[in-house]
Amino acid sequence: MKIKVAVSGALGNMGKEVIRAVTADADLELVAAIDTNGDNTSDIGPIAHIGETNIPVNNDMAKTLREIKPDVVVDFTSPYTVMQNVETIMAAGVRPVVGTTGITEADLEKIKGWSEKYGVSGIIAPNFAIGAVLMMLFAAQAAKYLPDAEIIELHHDKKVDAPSGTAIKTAEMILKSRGRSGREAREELEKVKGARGGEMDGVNLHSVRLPGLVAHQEVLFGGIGQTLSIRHDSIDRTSFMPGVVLAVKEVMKKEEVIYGLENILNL
Ligand SMILES: NC(=O)C1=CN([C@@H]2O[C@H](COP(=O)(O)OP(=O)(O)OC[C@H]3O[C@@H](n4cnc5c(N)ncnc54)[C@H](OP(=O)(O)O)[C@@H]3O)[C@@H](O)[C@H]2O)C=CC1
Ligand SMILES: O=C(O)C1=N[C@H](C(=O)O)C[C@H](O)C1
Repeated sequence: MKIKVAVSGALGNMGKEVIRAVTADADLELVAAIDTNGDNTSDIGPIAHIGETNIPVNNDMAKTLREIKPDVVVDFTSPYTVMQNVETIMAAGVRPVVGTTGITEADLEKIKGWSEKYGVSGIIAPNFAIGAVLMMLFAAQAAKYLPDAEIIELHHDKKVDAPSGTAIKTAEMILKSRGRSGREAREELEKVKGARGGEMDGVNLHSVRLPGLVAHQEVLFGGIGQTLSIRHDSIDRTSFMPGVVLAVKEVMKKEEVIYGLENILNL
């Protein structure tokens, strides 16, 4: 039996890529495409450049889930609406695989509550690229020995949220592993507001937005007489697809909510 997959945010950059990845995988079956800009008629196939599928882009998620009953919904939509989507998906008894950013630790607790209430599992990952997951793990390891770190993330100019979900998760992982809090208090003269970026307990975060970029991040560590840079570049959105496909397959075997791709990889 193939896993029946619906894609939410189907008309977006990631949604179209997921449509292609799902239809290309022998174990998965694309059963629905959902997007707020859907007209309930146009076939997603030609839009995603895969020929006819006879699957329209629907704009009402709850109705689509009631009628189609997928096993999994992959959501790449908007940080503004992701929590509403996750509740709708779980309330319909469907498993969410969520790449959309903006999910906080408090949100995660809410999602775990819905998971128990509705009896469905879910996977949430701020970054589905294996290289980015390794960058975060290496950064957490380095922070044990080099606790002074700053993060520079660089993305395409259409990205709405800053810092990126990946940067926030990297900072959280660094903070957890470095074994001391804050930074030595020191007065700084910031001559242009924001020049030192945002800050999470002494880890500064800097966001660059430019056309031509896809998704990139550098984690910089400083020690006595030395620096260490750990960098990852997604040069194409196909970089996220093996992780998304793996999550769709793994969520079917789970009973709980999993946060982070590293928790389903055999590392
Ligand atoms: N975890 C990961 O590995 C990755 C995560 N992302 C994240 O995924 C998200 C989407 O990125 P991207 O594809 O570039 O964004 P896009 O803006 O290209 O696509 C999002 C699509 O979802 C639509 N949409 C917005 N709200 C809803 C909703 N409530 N229900 C259904 N559809 C909706 C948007 O419509 P409209 O334009 O009208 O808003 C748009 O068509 C972002 O949060 C991004 O950070 C991106 C890449 C990798
Ligand atoms: O918006 C994007 O493009 C991306 N968003 C995610 C994030 O905010 O970390 C993942 C990746 O960086 C691409």
